[in-house]
Amino acid sequence: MYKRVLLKLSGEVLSGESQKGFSEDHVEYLIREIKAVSEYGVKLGIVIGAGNLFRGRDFEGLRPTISDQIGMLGTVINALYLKDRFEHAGIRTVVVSQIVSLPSVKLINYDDIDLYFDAGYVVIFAGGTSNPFFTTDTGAALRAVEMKAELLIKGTKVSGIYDKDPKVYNDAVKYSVITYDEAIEKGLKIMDTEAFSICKRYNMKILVMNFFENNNLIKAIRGDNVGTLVVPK
Ligand SMILES: Nc1ncnc2c1ncn2[C@@H]1O[C@H](COP(=O)(O)OP(=O)(O)O)[C@@H](O)[C@H]1O
Ligand SMILES: O=c1ccn([C@@H]2O[C@H](COP(=O)(O)OP(=O)(O)O)[C@@H](O)[C@H]2O)c(=O)[nH]1
Repeated sequence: MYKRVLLKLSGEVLSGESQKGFSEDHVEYLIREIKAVSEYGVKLGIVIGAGNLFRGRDFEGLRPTISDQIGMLGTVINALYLKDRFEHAGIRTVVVSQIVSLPSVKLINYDDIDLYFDAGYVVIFAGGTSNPFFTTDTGAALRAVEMKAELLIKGTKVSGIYDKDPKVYNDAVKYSVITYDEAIEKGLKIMDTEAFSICKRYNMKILVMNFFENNNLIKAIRGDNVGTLVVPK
């Protein structure tokens, strides 16, 4: 069983695929999955995307430096939304970020992260990498290394990493295990090359799995390969 895990969730986990905003059904499902693992005493960090609100590329005509900042702010909105929903469900939660100063957001401080985990808090890292031109997948790779996670789980809407995009090609074949080098060389678009590279450099194991399959998260944390594992060799 993994004891220290960073979970990356796309914003669409909150809205449903290709939808915007927040879907009550999806949010309730997410809360159930997170509650089950937090009751196991797992030290859980979460990086949330903002695809349900804003992606930089949604804003035609805006400079990416600006539209990406709007996207990053979207991750803060999602993080605060989740904090309150989690706490209503009895999951103690802290939101940390480097990009905003707000009363309910704490500045990331490495020393404090262990204190939050030891006190039983789920830690939501908001703001991606804090830089335009990146994505929350890369943010997740950085935060996973920073929090000394044993595993980075990418919870998404496909069941793992395939040889080509399974939403486009019916005959796509899923990998059970793949190395960082293979994922980068084959240009598999499930995560950015930057995210794979950071994980490779720091030996951060990745599991890509379907977040919408009941109990997948708890199974993953118990050590089951419920999707595709990305490993050094
Ligand atoms: N080789 C691949 N294996 C699996 N999924 C892939 C691959 N190439 C592209 N994809 C696509 O990557 C997407 C993963 O998206 P995700 O990062 O969760 O959300 P977003 O689309 O919001 O960035 C899936 O919807 C899938 O269709
Ligand atoms: O380090 C980061 C992370 C995110 N973003 C912006 O925030 C948006 C939302 O993040 P992402 O697309 O990764 O969300 P997801 O697809 O996971 O919901 C991106 O489109 C970017 O515009 C950014 O500029 N830098």
